[in-house]
Amino acid sequence: MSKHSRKLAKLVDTSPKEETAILVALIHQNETEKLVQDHLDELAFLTETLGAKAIHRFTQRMDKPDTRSFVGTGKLEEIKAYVEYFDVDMVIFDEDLSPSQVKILENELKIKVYDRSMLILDIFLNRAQTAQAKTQVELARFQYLLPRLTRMWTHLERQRGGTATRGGAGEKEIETDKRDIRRKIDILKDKLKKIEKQGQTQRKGRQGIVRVALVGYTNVGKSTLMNLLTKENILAENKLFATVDSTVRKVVLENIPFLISDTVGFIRKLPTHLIESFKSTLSEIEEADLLVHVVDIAHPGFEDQIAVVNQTLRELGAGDKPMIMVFNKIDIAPKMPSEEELMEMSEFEVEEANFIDFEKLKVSYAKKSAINPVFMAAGDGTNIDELRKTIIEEVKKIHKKMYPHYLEDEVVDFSQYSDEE
Ligand SMILES: Nc1nc2c(ncn2[C@@H]2O[C@H](COP(=O)(O)OP(=O)(O)OP(=O)(O)O)[C@@H](O)[C@H]2O)c(=O)[nH]1
Ligand SMILES: [Mg+2]
Repeated sequence: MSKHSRKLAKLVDTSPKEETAILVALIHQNETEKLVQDHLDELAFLTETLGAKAIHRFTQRMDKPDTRSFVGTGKLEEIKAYVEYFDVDMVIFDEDLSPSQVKILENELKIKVYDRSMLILDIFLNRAQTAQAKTQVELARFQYLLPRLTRMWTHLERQRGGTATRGGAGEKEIETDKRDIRRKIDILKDKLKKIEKQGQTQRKGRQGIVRVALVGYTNVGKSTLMNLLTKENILAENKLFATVDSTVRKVVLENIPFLISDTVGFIRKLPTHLIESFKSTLSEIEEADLLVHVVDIAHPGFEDQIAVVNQTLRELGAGDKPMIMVFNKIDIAPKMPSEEELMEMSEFEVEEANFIDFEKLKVSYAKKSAINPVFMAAGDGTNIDELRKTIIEEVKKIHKKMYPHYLEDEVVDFSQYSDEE
């Protein structure tokens, strides 16, 4: 089909069309093509979560991005030709762009230019449910957008706000919008302070009870596990950042009550503005006594994901908390076959399959921590009892530190009851 007839077909087709995107990444000095493709898989998943379809990828081996146009001139020409020929709607870069790079790229390509942070911020904006999460995301997004406000963004923002201007906005409009955004940032900050105050009072009421937080990379199964542990119905789906708001529930196991919270998942290069304004939501993690670190063991990059989560926890000042490692999704993980089965396979097959040796992993994590890791499937409940047992053991330890006489008190209580009978 020629470009002209494709455009015509688009005009005739009135069904809502999924927006198309192309992805761009650099391959840095000590990175392999494979690693960058894995990162682009994640970027494609993020793109899908935003509601667009990634139709092509461009990579360029380059150690540092070009200060003007991120990629080199030749590559930019290549991208431009592709964008025009296939009438692409947006281009998404796997790193953050400087305000001037956004401007130059937008002028050259004449389509929406997203960088990694902006993409994540927009996903969060779509997903936030509570007033607090919404305010937090809006604030982070405006702060990020302010220096990057271009004609295109001004236009899009006005559409979002219901005051669409025709075509791109002029420099004057950009200035007006910048002023508007600064004002909005101040209002949002105030609003957030008020909401946070309410949250603090709420959290004060929770003092003196053991608090457990589910943490982990996005899409590993935290909400599924939360539902399983509390028999709640929290949205769990195969999308990145299904959960942006934190949920806290009370659980009682073996007579000991504790709180468990499900919070936003982490991701590589989480925008700093987002971490900043999500500090209060993330305080569920900061204030937790025990962390349950959920890992999607079926994900080929699960080890990198563990490292990202641990790093983010350190940044939040929660790097030293007791932690239960939960290797989730064992039902779909490529488990190491028996020796006989291995003998039957070719070297190539073994290499391709990337088998995971659960036993080896168990031993290595048992060495790293005083708490044994749990291998389970939150999806069908496999080994949930083992996790419950591990959680309650750890909760009991913490509870005992909080209330050294708790059990003795209980005995007194029981004797009182028996007296009444
Ligand atoms: N096969 C399999 N799928 C699972 C398992 N646990 C969760 N899932 C699926 O993994 C996807 C993500 O699950 P969620 O519970 O939403 O993950 P999350 O960690 O809360 O994700 P975010 O809130 O987006 O960070 C969903 O499609 C779940 O059905 C499991 O044990 N096995
Ligand atoms: Mg979730």
